[in-house]
Amino acid sequence: MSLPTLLHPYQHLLNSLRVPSPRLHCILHSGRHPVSRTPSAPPSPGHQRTKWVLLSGGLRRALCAQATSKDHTEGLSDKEQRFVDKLYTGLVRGQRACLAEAITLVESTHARKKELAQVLLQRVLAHHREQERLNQGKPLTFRVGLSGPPGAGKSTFIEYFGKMLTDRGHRLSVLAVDPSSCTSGGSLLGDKTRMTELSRDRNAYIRPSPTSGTLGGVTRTTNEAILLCEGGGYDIILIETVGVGQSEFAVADMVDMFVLLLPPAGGDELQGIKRGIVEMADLVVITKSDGDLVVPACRIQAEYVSALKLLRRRSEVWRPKVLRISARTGEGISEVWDAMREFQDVMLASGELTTKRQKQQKVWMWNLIQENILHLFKTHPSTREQIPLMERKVLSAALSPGLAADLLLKAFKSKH
Ligand SMILES: Nc1nc2c(ncn2[C@@H]2O[C@H](COP(=O)(O)OP(=O)(O)OP(=O)(O)O)[C@@H](O)[C@H]2O)c(=O)[nH]1
Repeated sequence: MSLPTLLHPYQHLLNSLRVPSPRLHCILHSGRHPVSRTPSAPPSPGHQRTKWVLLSGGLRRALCAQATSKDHTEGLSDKEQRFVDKLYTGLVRGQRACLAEAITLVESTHARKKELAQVLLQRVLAHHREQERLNQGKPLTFRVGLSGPPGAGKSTFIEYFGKMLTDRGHRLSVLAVDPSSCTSGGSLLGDKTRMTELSRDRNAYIRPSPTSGTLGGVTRTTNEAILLCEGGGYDIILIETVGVGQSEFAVADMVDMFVLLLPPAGGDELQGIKRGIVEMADLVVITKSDGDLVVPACRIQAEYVSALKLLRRRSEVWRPKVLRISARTGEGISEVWDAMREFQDVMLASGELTTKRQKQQKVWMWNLIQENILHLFKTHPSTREQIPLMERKVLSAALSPGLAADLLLKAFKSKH
């Protein structure tokens, strides 16, 4: 069954996810003439040979995988075509300015720019697939999530660690996901001058998270920024997040390995760290293990070694390790890299890494669908004004949450 036929029952949903420009919303090509489909129009036999070219909304990326990169260039004006070409060519040649501009494009909330970003991403993905094919199907990049409470020593570690990697010939990208930017409008990770040495290194690219938007939005753009950095030839991608919110859970879903950095502090100071985060860690690194802090660092290391033994194993082939480091003396940092490489090797050899990346793609697709559908539900004319009313009724116990949800969903469905 062709993709358009398969999707016909969902056409109303796709239409609801429409961006302002109808021409770009969902263009089905039949022969040489673009034909926009409406929800009521059943698929005609002529549509069996149709190709999906551009879609807006959460399903676009998955669907676009069905089309060739040439398809994605159709529907663009000449100027837009030149713009995407320029970014793509500069990006794959490793030009930092193009990478920066491309990430700005995926961060844009402007509907048309979002469309262009997806066209660019598809081209970058196709390029990346080809590179991986030439590498016998093995991933060319290593994605590491790095989390820890404020003051754990993350930026000091990344500065030292990053320099070590670029000295060894790697190209490193550091992307920050900052949950505080979503609530306060300020960026905890981005505002400070951090990693000054590394930011001057030609083989390193540091990008703070955007300073506005929802966590879902910020993590989405981070996910897409990872793909762009990889397309730009960066082989190690570090995604940094402050370990006090939900962002690390999102980050764990986009990386190969999740590393937790903890300072040699007492239980009270580490209370902000959620148990769930420790469970996600493939590697725990106790920082600042120098001078007077060596003794508490060893104690915390022993505690975490015992604690991790009690946790359910998440991998058949990898047991999380606990290491001590000092970014002042450099002690243990080389060992952190050795542990990361060992992780990558065993996970690749067992096939777990490939499976993990595949699962992440699926999780990501569903995240986007959920996000889009929820947005549609909250902003739809049939529910928009009813929602605050229903919330008040639930708060005053005039309605049960179940009944309120049923009524809202009924109103929503009746208009589709
Ligand atoms: N003794 C010692 N101090 C360190 C070490 N690494 C970092 N520090 C100090 O710890 C403090 C916090 O370090 P940062 O690297 O800024 O920590 P961070 O986790 O990036 O902090 P946020 O940006 O607030 O999330 C600074 O005063 C550093 O000088 C270390 O290896 N040894």
